[in-house]
Amino acid sequence: MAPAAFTEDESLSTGDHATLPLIPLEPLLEDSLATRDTAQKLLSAFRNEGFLYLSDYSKAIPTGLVKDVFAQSAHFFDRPLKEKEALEWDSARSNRGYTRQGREKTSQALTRQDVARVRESAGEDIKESFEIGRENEDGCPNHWPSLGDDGLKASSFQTTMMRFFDCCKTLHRILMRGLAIGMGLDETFFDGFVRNGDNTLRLLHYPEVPCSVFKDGNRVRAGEHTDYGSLTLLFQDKSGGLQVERPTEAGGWLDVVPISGTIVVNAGDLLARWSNDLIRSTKHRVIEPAAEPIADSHPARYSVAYFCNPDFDRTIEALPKTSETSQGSSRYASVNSGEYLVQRLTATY
Ligand SMILES: O=C(O)CCC(=O)C(=O)O
Ligand SMILES: [Fe+2]
Repeated sequence: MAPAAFTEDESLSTGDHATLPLIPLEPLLEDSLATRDTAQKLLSAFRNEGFLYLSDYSKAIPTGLVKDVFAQSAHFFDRPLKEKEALEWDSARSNRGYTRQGREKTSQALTRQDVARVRESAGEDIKESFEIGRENEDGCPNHWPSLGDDGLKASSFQTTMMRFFDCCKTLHRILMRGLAIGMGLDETFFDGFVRNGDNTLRLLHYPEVPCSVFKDGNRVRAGEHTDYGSLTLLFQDKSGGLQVERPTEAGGWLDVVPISGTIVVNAGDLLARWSNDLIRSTKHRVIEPAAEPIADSHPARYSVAYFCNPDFDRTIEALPKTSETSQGSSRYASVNSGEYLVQRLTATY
């Protein structure tokens, strides 16, 4: 089996596809003349679209490492179901391990009953996933795969994933600094919220699927949903199929076409809440790709999502400058970051 291809191997070519703002990372890495302007563009993108393409991300995450993550991911999902199920995702609190097709239904629903209703009408998502959290969290070990002769060397799997985890954690901090500058806050404002890295690295595999499956009009690879945390960093292969809700009154969906040399970044519900809805957490989904099928099937798709959260021991209350009145009143009650996440995950699985 060929390892999944990641979209970085050509020079950046946006073609006609730059339907979401394209923001360079470089000016956010160190103070330069362009820093403030880029930070403002970052904030505008989170306010207007909730989604953006980030270019030169490789300054924070080496492209070779991303390629390794995709290759290891493909090897992992290629393993027999029984072996993967031995590493089963076990609880919302831990949020680590393997989730077989059909177990999770991404949707906008907030309770188990509502999620069950969506599952019934729209069918299960056609995907499987593997979640990895930070190491050394009390009572929440990662479920690492064992050594195999299938190309997946367990030790390098773990090393690769944790190196990638740490790079993404750093990128989260850099982007939150950019957001602070864009909002006119002290640039270190969010630093105390992103120290522990209570984030989740999710490997995703959407298996090859016959086109006929999509014919009834309801089936999707991942149902429409918003993400739960602060930011999501999304790495996708070349398959396509990711869509975001258009930010206009008319609604409809916009294709997030994979663009070489970029990753996709979006804001999640907790950041929207934290900002008193100044920032948008935009609905998205993964559907049948636009590309021509091969022999009446769509090939497998691989993606990697890194879900960033404020540290789980932090209280989230309206950010300065986002309160609705001069007395500082806010739309939402303050909430503990970890409890919020567990509540959202509990409804989904
Ligand atoms: O696979 C993708 O492109 C999107 C995945 C996603 O939105 C999610 O897992 O929350
Ligand atoms: Fe998502």
